[in-house]
Amino acid sequence: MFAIEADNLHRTYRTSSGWIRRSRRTITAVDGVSFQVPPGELFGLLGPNGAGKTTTIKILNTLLLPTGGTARIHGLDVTRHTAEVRRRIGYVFGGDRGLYDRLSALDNLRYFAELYEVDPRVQRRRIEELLELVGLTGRQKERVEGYSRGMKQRLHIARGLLHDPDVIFLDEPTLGVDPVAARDLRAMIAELVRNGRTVLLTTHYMFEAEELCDRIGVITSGRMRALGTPGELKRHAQDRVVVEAEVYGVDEEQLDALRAERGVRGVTVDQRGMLQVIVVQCDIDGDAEPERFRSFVRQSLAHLKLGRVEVREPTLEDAYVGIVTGQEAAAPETTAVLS
Ligand SMILES: Nc1ncnc2c1ncn2[C@@H]1O[C@H](COP(=O)(O)OP(=O)(O)OP(=O)(O)O)[C@@H](O)[C@H]1O
Repeated sequence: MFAIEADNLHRTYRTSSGWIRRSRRTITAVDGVSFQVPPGELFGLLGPNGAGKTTTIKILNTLLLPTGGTARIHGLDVTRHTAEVRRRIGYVFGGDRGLYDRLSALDNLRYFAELYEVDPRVQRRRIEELLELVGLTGRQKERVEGYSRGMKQRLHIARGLLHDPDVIFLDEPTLGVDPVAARDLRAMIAELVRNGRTVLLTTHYMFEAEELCDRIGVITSGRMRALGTPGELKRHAQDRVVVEAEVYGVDEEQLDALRAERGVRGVTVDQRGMLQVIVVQCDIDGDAEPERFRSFVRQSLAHLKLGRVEVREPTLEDAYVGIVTGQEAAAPETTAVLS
């Protein structure tokens, strides 16, 4: 039996805008999403802003009803067995909501333990264990308003684990957390899985997904576009090389000229202050090809101030960018990528 199952989930929202002439619109946030997560797996749900990840998670968490399809947690239907499902899941959404700033971490945990009806006989020990697990022992009597973002995030996780759920949903757990604290959080998430829990994680950080996830699903516009291990998703880009160029002052017209070259699959730009890092994904079908693409990029940008121009192997991030920008539709191999 799977720990998490989504079967052709749909969810639409109706919105209205305007005062005098109200216009109504229907937004399809989730448009037929299916996937299964076996117990003990760490599954990553990736996708650009507005792709439908949070909506999917809220349905799985019983916080939102689907407008179509079904979802189950350990075989229990989320719309029919809501109370039982809630006992078995923990939802950590992070950010500033969900904790009482004026209370200490300890009082927050006591309060939520009551709310989640944690057996009073085990409450005290459970809270101590959780404070230890998330590294807040010794700071538990301080008010949460004085906590750093990383500490709050760890407290969120402790709160989500109070009722000892075996399926945990983590929505962008390291958002806004400094690199060292984020590394601690990742270690903690890996520990949860080692202890037998099932985790569904959303993140916008590719290295985080690659480091942590057993499998990854990529959602865009409410649909699952790709699903596989990080290696499978990366292999999807293996018929490709990437030319990365550092340049100043490149414009759209010049980028379009790069895009028009035979064998160029996609061009993206990462603006870093004044510097632009151009990533050109190229199809290869021979040994000489990587060099040809490098010379081509170098020549095309020669009239600009140019830094290093390098050929490298595609990363998970390159594969991801290819998937979300739709360049994968024509790709021949489809084991990991659904079109
Ligand atoms: N309550 C709502 N009312 C109307 N539209 C909504 C509502 N919640 C979400 N949406 C819309 O549904 C779509 C999917 O949103 P969702 O929050 O699920 O995306 P997401 O993948 O979690 O994005 P992000 O990475 O930004 O968190 C978006 O177009 C969003 O604007």
